[in-house]
Parts: sequence; structure tokens; C-alpha cells
Amino acid sequence: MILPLRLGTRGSPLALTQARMVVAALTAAHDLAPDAITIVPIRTSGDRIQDRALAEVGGKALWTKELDRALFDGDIDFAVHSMKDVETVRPDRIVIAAMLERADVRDRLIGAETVSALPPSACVGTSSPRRAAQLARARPDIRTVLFRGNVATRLAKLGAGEADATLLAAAGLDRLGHDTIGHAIATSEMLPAPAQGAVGIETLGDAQDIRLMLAAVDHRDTSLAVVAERAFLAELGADCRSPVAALMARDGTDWRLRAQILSMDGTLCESGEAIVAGDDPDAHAAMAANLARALLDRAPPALRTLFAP
Ligand SMILES: NCc1[nH]cc(CCC(=O)O)c1CC(=O)O
Repeated sequence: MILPLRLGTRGSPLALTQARMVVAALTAAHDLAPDAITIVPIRTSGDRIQDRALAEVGGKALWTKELDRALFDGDIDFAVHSMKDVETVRPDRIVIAAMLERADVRDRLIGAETVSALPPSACVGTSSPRRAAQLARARPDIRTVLFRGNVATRLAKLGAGEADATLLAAAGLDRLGHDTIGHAIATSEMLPAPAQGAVGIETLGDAQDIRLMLAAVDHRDTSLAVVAERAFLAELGADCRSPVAALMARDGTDWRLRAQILSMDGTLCESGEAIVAGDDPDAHAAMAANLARALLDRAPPALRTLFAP
């Protein structure tokens, strides 16, 4: 391998922090000098489009396309992503080679201690259809307004009074050092997005040396959980712009997947869970796909038709 290796990433403060976590993990695992890996920031379509809800933006791969291209062109050796933002269907030549240990999977509410403590008709800023739908379901009186931009931008909008409260992933807040901001919401109350809190590293399928190097920092339980959550999302034909929640976690000697699909306005909702034994990713994916089909079967037709499996 030719040093330094080049790690592609988005350029947001959170993405750069996650990239530094990847560099730290890899240099520690392989006893490399800190400068053996160079961080290469790359601007994606998702970063460029700031004025619209991403759910309204056509086209896929908003956060990945430019990084995929850099991999294909040989401009970088691997790329780091928030797994939450990675489409379930990836280009053939790209593999998810490793995931770092998952952080706190919960959402945090900033501006009130709990959802029920929000004032009547409160205004909550979010760009996430899942969070908006879950909020509307718990509190039909609440209005949501579009909050886009990176974590600092959203906190600044809240500070400027553009909303009474906002919801952000605990993982992102913690990584940026905002560990005392907001109040964590239990997953029983607000189930997180598939893959929330997980950082993944992708490379080209035929880059054997790189794949081996990355595999050394893979956190197996994180990968196992995220594979199942993404299989659930994939079976629905959904992506990170869909009102879908899923969380796979160990439960004694088994694994339990909890999942939820909603309509955008939160009026329609179907949730359920399934259990699988053992650590076989294929068995996990099959169980997750079964759960997705079961939820669709049970869902009222008006909800079912929102998903196109
Ligand atoms: N879609 C934006 C995004 N992608 C990943 C994270 C947080 C970090 C993570 O979940 O790993 C965030 C911000 C947020 O939801 O608050």
C-alpha cells in the first residue's frame, strides 16, 4: 500500500470528527504514524442543497455520490459515512468494509425536557420526516418547521428563536462535544432511524489489502445490528428520507429488531418486533425483511401504498 492512505469524507464538522475517529482507530490497530492517513474532505449534493427538504430533492445518493466517484477515480482509498445517510442499494463495486462501535442511538430533545412537556402548539425544527411523523403522532398539536444544515447551524436556528425545540441524534451531539445539550428520549418513546449512531467505512470491492486493513477495526455487533436495520429499510424500498424507524439490539442470547413505519403526518403507523438467535448476518437480514413484509401486510392500505417494496 502506498502511504499516506487517503480517507474521503464530507466536510461538515461532524463528518470531520468521525473521519478523525476512523484515522485514530486504524492507526492504533495497525501501529501506523498519525500522518499515515490523510483526510480528504469532499462536498456532496446533500451539503450543497440547503434550502429544501431533502425529501423533496429528486435523485438518490445525496451524501454518497461524490465520495463514490472519488473511490472509482482512485482519488481516495476509502470513505467514511454516517451509516444512517447511506442508501441501502450501493454501487456494485463498493463494499461496507467496517463499522466503528455504535454510539448512543437515541434522539435528544433540545428546548424541553420531554415531548409531553413541550408547550401547546409548540414549533419544533427538524428536517427528518421520521422525527416529524413520530412527533405528530405523540403530539398532534405540534407544528414542525424545516431545519436543515449541520448541527451547529440547527442549534443556532434554535437559539435565534426559529423554533421552540429541535431533535438531534445524541451520537452527533456527543461527538461534537455537546454532550450536556438536550434530553435523551427513550427508544420506547421515539425509535431511532435505521443505523443511527453508526459510522461506516467503504472501499472498492477489489481493494483486497484495504478491505483487510479496515476489517481489523470492524465492531461486529454494530455491523450485525446495522445490517438488519438496513435490510428492513431496503425491503420497504425506503431510504433516510422516509418515515421509518428500526433498532436491532442484543436481548439476552438473542437479537431483537424493533421497527416502525409511519405516514408523513403521523396519523398512520404500524410497529412491530422480531427476534433472531445467533450472529449470522444473512439470517438477520432475512428476519428484518420478514418483519418489513409483516408490517406492510398489517398496515392499513393507505399506509402500505406509501412504500413500494
Ligand atoms: N442526517 C444527518 C445526520 N446523519 C447522522 C447524524 C448523526 C450521527 C449519527 O446518527 O451517527 C445526523 C444528524 C442528526 O440526525 O442529528
